[in-house]
Amino acid sequence: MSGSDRTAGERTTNPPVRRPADWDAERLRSLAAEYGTPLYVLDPDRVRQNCERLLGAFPDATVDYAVKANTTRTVLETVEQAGLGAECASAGEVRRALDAGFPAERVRYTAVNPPAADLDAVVDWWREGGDGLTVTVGARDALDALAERGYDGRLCVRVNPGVGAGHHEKVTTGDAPQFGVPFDRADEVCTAADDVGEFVGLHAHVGSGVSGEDLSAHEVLVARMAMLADELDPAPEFVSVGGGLGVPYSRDEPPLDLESVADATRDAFDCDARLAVEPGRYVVADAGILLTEATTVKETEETVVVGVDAGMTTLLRPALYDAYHEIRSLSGTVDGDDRHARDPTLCLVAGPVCETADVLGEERVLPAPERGDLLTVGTTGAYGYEMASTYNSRPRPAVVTLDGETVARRETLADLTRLEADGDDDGTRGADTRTADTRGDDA
Ligand SMILES: Cc1ncc(COP(=O)(O)O)c(C=O)c1O
Ligand SMILES: N[C@@H](CCCC[NH3+])C(=O)O
Repeated sequence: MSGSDRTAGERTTNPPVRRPADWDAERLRSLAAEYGTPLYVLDPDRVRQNCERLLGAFPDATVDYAVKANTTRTVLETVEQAGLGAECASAGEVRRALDAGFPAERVRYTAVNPPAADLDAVVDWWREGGDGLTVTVGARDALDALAERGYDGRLCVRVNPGVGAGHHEKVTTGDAPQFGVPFDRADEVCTAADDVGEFVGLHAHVGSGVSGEDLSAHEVLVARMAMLADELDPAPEFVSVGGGLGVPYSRDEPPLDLESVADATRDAFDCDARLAVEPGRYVVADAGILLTEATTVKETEETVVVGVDAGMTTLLRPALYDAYHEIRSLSGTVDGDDRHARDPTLCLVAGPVCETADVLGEERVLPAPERGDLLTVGTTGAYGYEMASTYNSRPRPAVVTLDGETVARRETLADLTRLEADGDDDGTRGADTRTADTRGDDA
């Protein structure tokens, strides 16, 4: 069913959230045995269900996926087939979206302080047949830079809504000055956009990981943008009110009531333009789980330290935002199963990187840990693999689907030195957005 076949408020049958305990433990054990750890496991069916739930909750809106949450080809193809559009933060994301099959008409490039190479590439692709593509500018300069390149296509203007929200101050973007044109200059930049090309949309984004309990900033943003849309001439076709829908990371957090959020959004959206939303996390977060093995177990005065083979280079969120991810043991239980019953033990779960920040979880109660235990780190489909790095020369992990198909192969030690000088300096000067790099076929 496509979004437009639904009526507002129609309930979908998908469970509102997949908890870490809902994953099939046997299946995860066998994937870890086959592919090794650390390993991200992704369930495309869950991505599909999340897309369907969004389309059901926002039947009259355009729903775009914020590609940055997880750019793997498997996720992009699943989201494209579900009928969502793609909101892209860079030329690389635009390339990935086009390669995954998104028609240009469903691709929006949000140019935040855009590097020249990104604009060069996107304008080239637009000229080569992607004329349905929309570029969002958040500054007058970006508009001028597009005009200098001969761009006269669809333009959306990102406005700073003056209100922000999010799970952490580092992702509370709505009131940060680097995002969007100031509200009181929006009119002027929209007029300029219509001189350069075709002004089609307004955009604003409150921040990421907004809980259902505090939608006030989101509602203010929606109302402000609707008011602005009604005042503009020419009027925008659409207004994207951004992403930011939060998901529960701990057992205590309730799932977001998506229908209530949609109702609140519609109520505040009092204008003639088409509503657009662009969630990232909501689409993929609970469709992913991380598997890691305990490599060392050490008793200290304060706690039992469980050293694991995944760390801040595998999953950055705990180190960067103090983010909570549920950690479970698949090797022992604290009750129920006699074969694996072990004493509940207070643990610190730490990774293999030489930084105090390399902690995946503090004060976690696990069945008394043993070397070789398999642990899961929950709700890691969004901003997990995507933010992985090779710091400490740790190759990035593999990603597989629940069915055992490779989404991304494990990086090797040879991959780590692949880009270092070997007498051939092609690609060193300036930035390069060759598509071969995106597809990985120039290795
Ligand atoms: C412009 C924009 N749109 C959408 C998103 C998606 O946010 P989320 O993953 O919280 O839905 C982000 C990230 O916060 C963003 O910066
Ligand atoms: N990377 C952030 C979300 C930021 C979204 C980008 N605007 C997180 O893991 O929560």
